[in-house]
Amino acid sequence: MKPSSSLLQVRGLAKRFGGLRVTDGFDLDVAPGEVHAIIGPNGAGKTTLINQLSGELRPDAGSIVLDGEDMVHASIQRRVALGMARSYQITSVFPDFTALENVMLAVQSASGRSFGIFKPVRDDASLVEPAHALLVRVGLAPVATQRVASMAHGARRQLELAMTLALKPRLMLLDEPMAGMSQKESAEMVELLRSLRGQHAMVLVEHDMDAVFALADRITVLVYGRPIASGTPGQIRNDPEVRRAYLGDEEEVL
Ligand SMILES: Nc1ncnc2c1ncn2[C@@H]1O[C@H](COP(=O)(O)OP(=O)(O)OP(=O)(O)O)[C@@H](O)[C@H]1O
Repeated sequence: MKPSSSLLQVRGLAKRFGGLRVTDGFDLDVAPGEVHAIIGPNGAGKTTLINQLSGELRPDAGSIVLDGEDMVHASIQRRVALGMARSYQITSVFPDFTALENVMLAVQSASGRSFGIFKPVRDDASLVEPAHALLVRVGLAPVATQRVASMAHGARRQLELAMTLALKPRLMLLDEPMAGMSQKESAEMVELLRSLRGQHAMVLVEHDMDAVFALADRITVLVYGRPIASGTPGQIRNDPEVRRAYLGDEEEVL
């Protein structure tokens, strides 16, 4: 097991939906700045796991500790305040606002002020600079004044990341950040996440194995809610049980 230097420690996490054990004795350690990927077949329980980490679902048993603080009983807002943020979803972005305005809203919400849909943020100069810096960071400065509705899918996902970074997370929860992306968009997102490596720890759920193996410091393989293996990409690639249970036994798979 990882030492107590872990930023995130999960122990014995369990969740059932009726008779189905979707999380079944799950342990996880994520060090500061580490990219930890969770992979597994469809229905293995990856999203359910992220939902429990983010606070959208309450586990039936087990502990989630972030930097010594119990998270199981913390609200979503408290988790965000302590540095654990799930990536914004496209559904929480305002399509009629520009990219810059959306990030300004996220900066405003991170500063503790209310998420200002009633008070227009457009005139708040103190939000412009940090929001613009975040757009630069994710490579969206050229489209800062473009309405989100007219942005490509990949650019929207970069925008979500900029909005998540506005929360200054120590740990980001990323649920399929490459989903629906073209190969080019996916490669750009990998580069972007790579540039954030070491600065923010990440729990990354992703089906794109090229992205996972390019990004992850460690990988945990989930099957029927249980971790069957955890290790470096090299260890996972060569783990016979992983190949049997998930990746198939073909040499080319990884
Ligand atoms: N709210 C729910 N009520 C009942 N069953 C659920 C609920 N949410 C998920 N499940 C079931 O739990 C299992 C795990 O689902 P989950 O979405 O966590 O898997 P996943 O690994 O993220 O899958 P995928 O890779 O397809 O996204 C599935 O069998 C799913 O049908």
